[in-house]
Amino acid sequence: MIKIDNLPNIFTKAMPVLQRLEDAGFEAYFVGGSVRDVLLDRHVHDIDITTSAYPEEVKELFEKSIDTGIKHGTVTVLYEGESYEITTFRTESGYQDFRRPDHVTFVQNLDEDLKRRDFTINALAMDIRGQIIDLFNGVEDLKKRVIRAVGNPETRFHEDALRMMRAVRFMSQLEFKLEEKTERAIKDNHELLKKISIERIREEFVKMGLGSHSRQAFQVFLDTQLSEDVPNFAGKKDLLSVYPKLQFSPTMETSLWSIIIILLKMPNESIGKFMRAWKNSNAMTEKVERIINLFDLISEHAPTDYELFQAGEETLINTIDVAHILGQPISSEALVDRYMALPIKKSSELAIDGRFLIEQGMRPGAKLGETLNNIRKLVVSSEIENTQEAIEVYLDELK
Ligand SMILES: Nc1ccn([C@@H]2O[C@H](COP(=O)(O)OP(=O)(O)OP(=O)(O)O)[C@@H](O)[C@H]2O)c(=O)n1
Ligand SMILES: [Mg+2]
Repeated sequence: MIKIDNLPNIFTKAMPVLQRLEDAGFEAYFVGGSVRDVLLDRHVHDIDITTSAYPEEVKELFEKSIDTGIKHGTVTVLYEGESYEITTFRTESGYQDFRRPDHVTFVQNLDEDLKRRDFTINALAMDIRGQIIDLFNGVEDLKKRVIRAVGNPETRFHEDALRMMRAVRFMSQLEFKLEEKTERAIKDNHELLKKISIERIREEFVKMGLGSHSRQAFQVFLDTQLSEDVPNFAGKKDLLSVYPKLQFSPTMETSLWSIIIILLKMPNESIGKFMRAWKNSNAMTEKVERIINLFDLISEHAPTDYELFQAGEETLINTIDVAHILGQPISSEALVDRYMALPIKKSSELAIDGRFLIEQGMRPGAKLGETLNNIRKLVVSSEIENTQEAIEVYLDELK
């Protein structure tokens, strides 16, 4: 049996939580992603605990707790400034529509709990002494770097079809291969993904897209036909097959969506609809629309100073990132230098405002707005200096 001696801080901090459960006569283990990640020497971002105690019993043992998913047996315990998800040993019986169950069945032992988990590498547990419990050769699969379903892959994917997306997401994040039978089962069952909420699919898709092996994972996402069952991808395999051949994997979510939109050769007016179909936020949609606009503009001509000003720094940096991933030859340094050299970067940096124009004798209205716009353009393109005096001279000449 493997025993880990030098556990990261995040585990040692959580030890008293396990100890308290054990002292009360219950079993308790670290489980899931945290055990996988510590064995891979990857950063452990949060700790999940599984226990024989019922949620009510867990709550009695700790002063502060939140009923995060009490229906599913999960209580979040707050202990010494940290929070821990503590879930009672359970199976996932009573599935409806291939989604997570409405109710769960609590079970008496760890084995039953581990059996219903998705992949062997996620079905590892660790006890308070750092001993690894590995019922399905998860450690060997970690060494071989394979994603393999626990037991029968078909059963696992019927329990929760999102697991098929999780498979490709872990491939990308961990740089793992997909075991053959598990891949076969995805090919045979990809349509089940239609039952899953878009929000959950999006979360996995974005994690896949931002993983270090996203191009390899994307190829499997296409090969298994999973791509046919997500919003607006059906029938677009030819266009999407460019993704695995990209120069780099995206590291920003804005770049991921922009690249997909560019590969799909989507007309600009459809971007909003596409982003909404994927249940993206308005903020994300707006950012992506700005990137695509600038990308199109840069592909056509060298942007003017005013176009750079209108795009703004964030959009410019994000668009350069997209062009870089797509392997487009753009002189990114020159563009950034030009942007940095702009006399003003925000409208609020203009030496005058509407009130100033009124003081100069202009009446409020459309004409004033137009004049202000013209002044802004002239200042941005260095045709007038950004000072009240220079702008007054310009206004005098207009009279
Ligand atoms: N559809 C799912 C979701 C989760 N799990 C189990 O619940 C654990 C925790 O789930 P989650 O936090 O979603 O995934 P992690 O594996 O912890 O990955 P991450 O590092 O992204 O949190 C998983 O390891 C796995 O054992 C599962 O079997 N089936
Ligand atoms: Mg987790």
